[in-house]
Amino acid sequence: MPTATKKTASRNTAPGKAAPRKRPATKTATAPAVTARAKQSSKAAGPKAALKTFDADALWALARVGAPSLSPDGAQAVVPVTRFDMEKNRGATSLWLLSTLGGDPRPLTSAGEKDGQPRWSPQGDLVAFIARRDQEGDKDEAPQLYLIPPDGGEARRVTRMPFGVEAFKWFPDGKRLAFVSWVDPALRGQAAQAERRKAEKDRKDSAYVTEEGFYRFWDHALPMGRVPHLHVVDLDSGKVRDLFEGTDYELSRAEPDADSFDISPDGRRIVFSFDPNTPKTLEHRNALAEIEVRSGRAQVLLREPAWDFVAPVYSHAGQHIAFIACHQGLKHTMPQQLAVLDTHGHWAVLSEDWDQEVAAPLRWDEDDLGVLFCAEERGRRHLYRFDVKTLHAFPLCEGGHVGAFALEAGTLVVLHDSASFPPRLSVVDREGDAQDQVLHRIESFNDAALSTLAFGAVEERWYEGALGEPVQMWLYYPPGFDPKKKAKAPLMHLIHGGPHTAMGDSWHWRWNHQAMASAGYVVACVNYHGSSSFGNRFADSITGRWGELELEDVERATDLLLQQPWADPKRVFATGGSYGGYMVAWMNGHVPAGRYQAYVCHAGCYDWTAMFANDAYLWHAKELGTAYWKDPAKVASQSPIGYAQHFNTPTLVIHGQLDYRVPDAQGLAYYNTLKAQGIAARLVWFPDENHWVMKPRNSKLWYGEFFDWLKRHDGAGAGGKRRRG
Ligand SMILES: CSCC[C@H](NC=O)C(=O)N[C@@H](C)C(=O)N[C@@H](CO)C(=O)O
Repeated sequence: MPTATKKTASRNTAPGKAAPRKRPATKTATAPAVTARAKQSSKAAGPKAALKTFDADALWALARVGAPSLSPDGAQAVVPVTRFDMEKNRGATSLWLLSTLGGDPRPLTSAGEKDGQPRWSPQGDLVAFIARRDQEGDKDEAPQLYLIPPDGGEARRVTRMPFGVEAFKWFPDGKRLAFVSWVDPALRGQAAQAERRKAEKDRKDSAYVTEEGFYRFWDHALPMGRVPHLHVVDLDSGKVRDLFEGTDYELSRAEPDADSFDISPDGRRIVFSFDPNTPKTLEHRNALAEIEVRSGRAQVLLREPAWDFVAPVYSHAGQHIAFIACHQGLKHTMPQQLAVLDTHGHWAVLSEDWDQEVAAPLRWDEDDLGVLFCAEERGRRHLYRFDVKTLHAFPLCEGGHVGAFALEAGTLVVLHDSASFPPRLSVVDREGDAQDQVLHRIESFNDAALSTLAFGAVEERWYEGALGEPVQMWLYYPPGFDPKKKAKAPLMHLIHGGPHTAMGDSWHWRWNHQAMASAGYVVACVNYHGSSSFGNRFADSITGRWGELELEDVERATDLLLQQPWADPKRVFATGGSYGGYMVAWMNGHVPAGRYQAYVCHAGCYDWTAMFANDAYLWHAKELGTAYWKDPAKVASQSPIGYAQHFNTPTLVIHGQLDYRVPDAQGLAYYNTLKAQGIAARLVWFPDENHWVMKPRNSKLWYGEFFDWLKRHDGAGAGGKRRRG
């Protein structure tokens, strides 16, 4: 059992010290030993076949494997697999069954449908999933819950929720499901919700009217007057109960998922994370509550105004709840930590001395003595087991990048990727040390395609950055790159967003490093000051002085790379998205003309005052160190718009109209400013994309525009000159 001592907000002490863990190798991107248990036909290219260039078409032709769910005996995994059709400009997700012991994969649902979030029943007799289907003329207007036996047959619809289903979990008895649906909290019963749905549909006006502080998220307006409630459906009768009906409880309005609640092992209680404040904002700190399923009685388990509590999960014995705690009242950049609550209401942060961020979901190990989760470490993401007695974090699977995992009956499956391969599924051999870890592949959906493509080398480098501190950079080389060749290579910075994220040895479906390197660029990804995965001090170091240290880190990397004999000083570029777009706009106002031949600014933040129109507007002030009405000069001094008179470099500006995180007015203002000053600029504006470009044809166009722009400015002349558009 974990040691859980009484916790107070003022004294943040854990019951012990986290033991130091072994460091992974850091010089080059290394892969664990891999064996193949998959028995798919792998039509690998013959040894003499010429490898093809990895471009946007090749990227979109790859299968996208999603998070696995394991059968209770651990023998099979069910996974969603999405394939896109560039011609038709759309994707289709179907479910596949994979043996964890070796064997052929089997399609469980047929392609053409969007079948997602599969979860195996605790008894192993059914797989539940969420889909929007048209079955024999009965068409879902919103996604619903479906059941299918793993040995095949027709999928059966189990809900007809007027406003659809977002996420779900099985009750241990396998007879009920708990799920999330957005409902009008003032109404009672499903019939009333259905009426409300009809009224919404029949509405002739279109205005969004609100007094809420949190009313839009990412790319959509939150439903007017509806909130996410937890429901239970009985599979035999189809009867649905809204567990929050008549209460003020609701789940997070920011895309509530299955990590926001958990069902106790005896099926009697559900713990959930909720925002206790009114009105809601994206920046509020969540509390934990528990509801008794039969009576519907709920009580707050844990609420501390200075802390944010999310992602609760019961131990197998039901005596403890592991959750993620973040001491935001102390500092807004505080890491997410592992915490445990016991039945007496005592709680403790267990990972306090571990300078890494714990990511949801959490999963108790089978002995209830450890908790499994993923966490970033220096540009990589590993799966850890955190021992709740010794407070030691042990890596079970080192990335690359571990994106998801599932554990049943001693079988541990990971969804993992690296800079050189997209997400794939493997069984982790838990015997021995992670250093010598052995992974057994259980599918090979992309192996045939990958074997025909040329990929370049990936290198991790460290150098002295701002403040004289070590900074990590990843270099992605073009396929066949030979540093000794006479021909010089162009250099391209690909600057990550956040700012508190990191780039590293991972696959990226939108900004694919390999696709960029395949176009001939040496791609540099600097994990500048402020990046996640290097400890809290590093992440927090840029607070109140955005732009400053990050620029120095990027510039020092450029200096270093330009010293390489292969680097072409006439073909140096910087590109970035989101906060990375902010960085290239910042560079345009701070770096002398001619240093970089061109920039690409995707969804870049340009003006932190106008950014108050975004969906996370309360977050900026914490990062910038002030609000614009308190200290306008300080906010302006951290905004590229404040340096517009110094802009000098040709820029491709890309933005999506559905981007509520960085509203498109940011990109348009930047583009207009460049144009007004006669600086070469081009605008690519998508009316139907959000912060990211998600549609195959738009993505292909994006890559085309991106490379065309760099080519047009690749040094054959005006380096150093201000270019007229
Ligand atoms: C994880 S760091 C903070 C995320 C931040 N939250 C609120 O605004 C954010 O969304 N920042 C964007 C400006 C951004 O840079 N987003 C990046 C990475 O999260 C992106 O690629 O979308």
